[in-house]
Amino acid sequence: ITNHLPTAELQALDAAHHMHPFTANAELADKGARVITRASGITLTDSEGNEILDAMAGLWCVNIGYGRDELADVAARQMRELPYYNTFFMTTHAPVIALAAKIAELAPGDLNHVFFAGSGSEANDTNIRMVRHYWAEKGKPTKSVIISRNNAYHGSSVGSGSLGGMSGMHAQGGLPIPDIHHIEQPHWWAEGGDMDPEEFGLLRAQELEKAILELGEERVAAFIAEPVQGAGGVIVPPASYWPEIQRICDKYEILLIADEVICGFGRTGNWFGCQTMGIRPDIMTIAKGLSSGYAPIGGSVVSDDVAAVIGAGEFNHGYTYSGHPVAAAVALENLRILEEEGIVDHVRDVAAPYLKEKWEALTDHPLVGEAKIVGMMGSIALVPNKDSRAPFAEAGTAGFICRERCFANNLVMRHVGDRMIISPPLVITPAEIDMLISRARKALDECYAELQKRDLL
Ligand SMILES: Cc1ncc(COP(=O)(O)O)c(CNc2cccc(C(=O)O)c2)c1O
Repeated sequence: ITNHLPTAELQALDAAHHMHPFTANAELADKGARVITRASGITLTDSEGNEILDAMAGLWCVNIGYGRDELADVAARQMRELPYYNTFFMTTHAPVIALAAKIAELAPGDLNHVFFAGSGSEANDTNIRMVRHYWAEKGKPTKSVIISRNNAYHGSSVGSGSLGGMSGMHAQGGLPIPDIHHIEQPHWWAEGGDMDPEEFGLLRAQELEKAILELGEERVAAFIAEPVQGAGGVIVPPASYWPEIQRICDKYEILLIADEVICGFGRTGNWFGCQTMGIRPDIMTIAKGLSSGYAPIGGSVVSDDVAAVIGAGEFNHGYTYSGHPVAAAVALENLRILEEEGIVDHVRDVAAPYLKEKWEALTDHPLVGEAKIVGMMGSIALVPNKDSRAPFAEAGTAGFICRERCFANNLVMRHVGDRMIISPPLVITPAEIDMLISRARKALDECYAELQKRDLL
């Protein structure tokens, strides 16, 4: 089976044998999946030869863009030298040492230690066990509750899916696991009512203090949050939110976990989202941009204090592929490119300011109520009526139509309900941003016409 088979044959085999994530597979089998065959820069090519502008960087992850052969070369070399060995039982190898040291150098503050995993979900599972073990080692075993937010996304394993706050996921498979507590999210557009955004941000942050007092400080181990919520719809918290969260974390003895799976490695205009939001985490979850998606790898970046407590005895946790040598070598090459080509500076000084200007101008479209963006992750809220923030009667239909119109215009944007999302490769140029915006505008116009035709406006 190769890319050269006719599309229909590939689709039939895919439908017969491949279960897709987060998909109604029977429905997809009828339609046939889109076969992506190649990619270069910010552009995908599908089996029908369509050249598609990937404004989602795969799944928020291809930060350096597609087609960087340097990573393939490094992977091949490492595979020949040492394709695999584990880091259990007192062994290690150069790629994982070099990667851990490089991450420690790039990470802020005293986040100098890395526990590796194969994905962001696995890294957040590590975090659940690590923070609970940390407090047990400090003689406070009742501190086992982790507080998270509704509509957060932290992964799809049993533990990380429980940390997340997505009701549709919790409804399948009996989530959340015990001792995970969710508070309301800082989503002013959908939930702020008539409140001033800054007042709303404080109120939602104080939900954390309320939860700690309700549960009892002796029960609470940690708080986990994305600096900017990604899969929940690129929800940018009011400026008042994070300083208040940090104050509360400092006031009570709870650890702060910043989930940087999306926000990390340049996405928000700094190396990490916690730097953009001005917070000091004890642990950062990383994956995605760590390798630009070229190889599966994730991890937990851990402070000196937490690492010292965990390291005092044996921490009975780990994965076969923790620190996989090929994935580590690829990730290191990815970080070398990010650093040596000044891609984070390109985001801060060129791409993000230009994208912000063009993205926020979309509010001149009749369908667009709100446009928010931090660095290279942005969202717009599609609304039936520009004057109110009232949602569509049929939630998600406008978003779905708009996503279809994007594909029809050779553009990938994600939809979360009736919010449209972008998270393009960080290497995107102003000229490519103009292409992105013009295709997005066309898709919005066609979506608007379709909604009018269906009398949904
Ligand atoms: C903040 C955050 N934390 C953890 C994970 C889990 O990482 P893994 O997938 O590597 O286990 C994620 C992943 N984020 C993610 C994954 C898949 C789809 C989408 C989407 O927006 O459609 C988002 C994420 O966005």
